[in-house]
Amino acid sequence: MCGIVGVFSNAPVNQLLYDAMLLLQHRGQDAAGIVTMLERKFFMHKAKGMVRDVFRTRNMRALPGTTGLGQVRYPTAGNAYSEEEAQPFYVNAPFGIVLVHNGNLTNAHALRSELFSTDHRHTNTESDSEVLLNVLAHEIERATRGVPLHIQDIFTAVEAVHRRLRGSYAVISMIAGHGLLVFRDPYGIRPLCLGRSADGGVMVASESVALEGSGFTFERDVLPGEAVFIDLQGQVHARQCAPDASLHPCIFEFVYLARPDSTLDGISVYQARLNLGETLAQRVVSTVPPSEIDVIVPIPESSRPSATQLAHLLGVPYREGFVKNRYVGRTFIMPGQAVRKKSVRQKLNVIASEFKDRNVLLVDDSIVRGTTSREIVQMARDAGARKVYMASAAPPVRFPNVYGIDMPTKDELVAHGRTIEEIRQIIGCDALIYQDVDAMKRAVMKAAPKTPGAVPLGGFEASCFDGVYVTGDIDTEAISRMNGNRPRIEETDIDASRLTLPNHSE
Ligand SMILES: O=P(O)(O)OC[C@H]1O[C@H](OP(=O)(O)OP(=O)(O)O)[C@H](O)[C@@H]1O
Ligand SMILES: NC(=O)CC[C@H](N)C(=O)O
Ligand SMILES: [Mg+2]
Repeated sequence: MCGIVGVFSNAPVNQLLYDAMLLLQHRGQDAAGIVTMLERKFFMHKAKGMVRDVFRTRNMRALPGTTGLGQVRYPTAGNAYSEEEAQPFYVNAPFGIVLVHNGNLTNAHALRSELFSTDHRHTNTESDSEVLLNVLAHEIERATRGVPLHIQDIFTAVEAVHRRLRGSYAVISMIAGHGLLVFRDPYGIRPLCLGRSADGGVMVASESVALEGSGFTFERDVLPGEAVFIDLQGQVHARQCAPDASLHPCIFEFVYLARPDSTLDGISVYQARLNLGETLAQRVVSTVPPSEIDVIVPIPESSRPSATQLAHLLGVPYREGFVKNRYVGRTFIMPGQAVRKKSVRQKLNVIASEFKDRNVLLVDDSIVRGTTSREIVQMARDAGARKVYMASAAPPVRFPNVYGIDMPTKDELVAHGRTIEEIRQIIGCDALIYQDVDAMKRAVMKAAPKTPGAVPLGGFEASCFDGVYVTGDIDTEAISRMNGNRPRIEETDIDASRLTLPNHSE
């Protein structure tokens, strides 16, 4: 996952983009970048780091223009520590195009050689997003019938792009002197929505929270396979560009990735998490009688809605037993296992009185590598807990994800090839309770809108739980090829500033 945003306005957009990216910071903490456009000229600034570290006043002043786009990156392909691979990406022909991408192409490898041998285009990084931009540029070139570019030609180009790309992609691009082009893969795996401001501005973003927090009113989600073009008068043109599009949003967005105050494809993330707590309650009672649980403690941050609902239904007190240091980022999306482990202890500290001589049920939204749960269970024991039970609002994560969540190696997953009892022993808890896959899907589905006109859900992209890959082109060979191109991390590369208080000075 990454966070992406694009905006057309009647006033300078640099601050708007910055603010929207802060609202999407939970989706990517490795790099950030903005491009603005003034007449035909692009202005870009991108670097490794969080938004508030990457953009200083002098950088903001150098981003003029009333149309622009930005991204916060969480790498899933290429080199996590290369500044070159921070987004946006730029190509000068045709017209000049910049692009930001959330997702992961599963055929980037084949496309890269095709681009070179057939399209005669050069890519200079390992990033799949650079490949995507070059495919788009090539198809726009082929579809173009002159200057200025016809909107119908842009849509023809997106049709061709859909035919060539596999995998997940929510894309915002900007064509110099023309406008913003936005599209979503035919399964709508990664989210993308559109809103407007009272003064005629248009914003597109990964999550509705970015629109609302920037003074825009949510209008609709971009449909799977659809392309939307926002011209320089702020007019919105749209066309369905994939013949068999069908909505299969990534279920992990609802479990962990997205902010709870966002609504994705009509589904409230918060409501989905409450529902997950409800179905989890049924599993808990069949394993541990509520009378044997003294207190329910969420593992901050993302598990809170599910834990609240679970405690309410079991009639057991809900207590905040861990306090989060808000200056440490999300540990799951940190590259490198050593830094993740260190961060769990730096991020969470116990309130010992909530654990002493009690039977505690810890609740997390998901257990992926098991790093968080193992540390937390030990911390609860060190604080004097009698029994430590652990519940996960999501089912075991058993399969690699190839659609933009960095869990591509099955060996990294604590649940891969292990029984629940084996996982319990590794985590070190007295009982381990997982949601089941169908219950999870039902719980999130239950939060889907019943309103007429809502886009029907074809299903969920839930491959990391059920091993079913919606794009149908994923086999063991494809997964190991992608592993070869997953973000490379040297522990010595770890950016220590991410574990400390950021410097707010100019
Ligand atoms: O099994 P693991 O590999 O440790 O991954 C799972 C943990 O990572 C996430 O928390 P994170 O700290 O990233 O973010 P949060 O504060 O939003 O919960 C998630 O909520 C789990 O707690
Ligand atoms: N998480 C994402 O959406 C990543 C986008 C792109 N695949 C990259 O690695 O930069
Ligand atoms: Mg967590």
